[in-house]
Amino acid sequence: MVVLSSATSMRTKKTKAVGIPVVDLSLDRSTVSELIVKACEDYGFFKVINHGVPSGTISRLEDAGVRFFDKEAGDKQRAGPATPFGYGLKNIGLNGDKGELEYLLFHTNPFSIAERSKSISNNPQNFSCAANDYVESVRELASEILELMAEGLWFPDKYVFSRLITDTQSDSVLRFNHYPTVKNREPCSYKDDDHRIGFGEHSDPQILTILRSNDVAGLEICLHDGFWVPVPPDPTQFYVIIGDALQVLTNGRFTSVRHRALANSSSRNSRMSIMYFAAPPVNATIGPLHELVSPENPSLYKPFTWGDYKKAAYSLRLGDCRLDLFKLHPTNDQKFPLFS
Ligand SMILES: C=C1C[C@]23C[C@@]1(O)CC[C@H]2[C@@]12CC[C@H](O)[C@@](C)(C(=O)O1)[C@H]2[C@@H]3C(=O)O
Ligand SMILES: O=C(O)CCC(=O)C(=O)O
Ligand SMILES: [Fe+2]
Repeated sequence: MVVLSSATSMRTKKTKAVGIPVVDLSLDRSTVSELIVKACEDYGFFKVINHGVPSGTISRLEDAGVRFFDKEAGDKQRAGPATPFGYGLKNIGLNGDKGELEYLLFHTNPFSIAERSKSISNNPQNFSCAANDYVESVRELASEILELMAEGLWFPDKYVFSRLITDTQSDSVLRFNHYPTVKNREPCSYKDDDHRIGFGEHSDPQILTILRSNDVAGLEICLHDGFWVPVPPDPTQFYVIIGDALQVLTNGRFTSVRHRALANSSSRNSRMSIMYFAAPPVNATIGPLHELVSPENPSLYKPFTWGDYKKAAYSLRLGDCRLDLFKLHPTNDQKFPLFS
């Protein structure tokens, strides 16, 4: 099954119809694992339905997010500035990236969530309960998807990816993005020719991202041929985004999809998205798995720890191609020198 959408080329501004893959997790296991592998190879992105995350778990966290962003500016600032965790307004990361949004970023460790909740909610226990329940459910969903991927790739160890994110030391993070509504003639400095940039073009550094939004559009993914495809919002389902670390683990067989969020919305409502970024522990080694390396497919990346990768990511701008730093066979058009 696919969701039909119309893609636009950045260069020629031409459009074409594209089907974003939809994976029904209630189908038989071997069909699901095949569909997932195909979607990861073709798009690095897909939608999952029949995902098993209880609707109450989703709505409790959604309501908590709405209550926070509805607060007065001064109250929200008490949870900021984001360094990188906390409340951020218009600044993304620490290197000058800007966007038409406000956000909350958390480490998913329950102690960090409990601590942050104090400056976020008048009822911190309620907030941390909602966040912990959500994290637990989407972590389960993410591990199930990673196990299906390993099965689809015929790996003897189906936990080879999932154990990285279920480890108690996992460095996974949770993010809420809120893109305010835009009145037509309102000036905006974060703009290219056609778009107000909510969250600029980038790939996610982690293993994979589980994204959910309310019913306001904005997310777009970039296809291998450079066409941008709008992703129809669906509050009851999740989108899965392949991250850089999974691109390396699969030796480039899966690619981390570049994506962005536009704040052009003509909708009367503002977009709110919630992302779970599934990451390994800081000291875990990330490198191409030997099953995917052969004389015909030599290793494309040198191994690194997740800590090294995060350090590189945080020293660069949002849109930079961080993986180039770890390539074993750099091409001439490469933007950065190799780390020594
Ligand atoms: C500009 C930046 C923000 C970011 C860290 C970085 O230096 C480059 C990667 C960015 C990103 C994108 C995906 C996630 O939203 C995020 C939390 C992540 O892990 O990498 C953000 C970082 C951030 O906002 O701190
Ligand atoms: O808000 C969205 O829809 C996407 C945001 C995103 O890509 C991110 O936070 O990494
Ligand atoms: Fe992202």
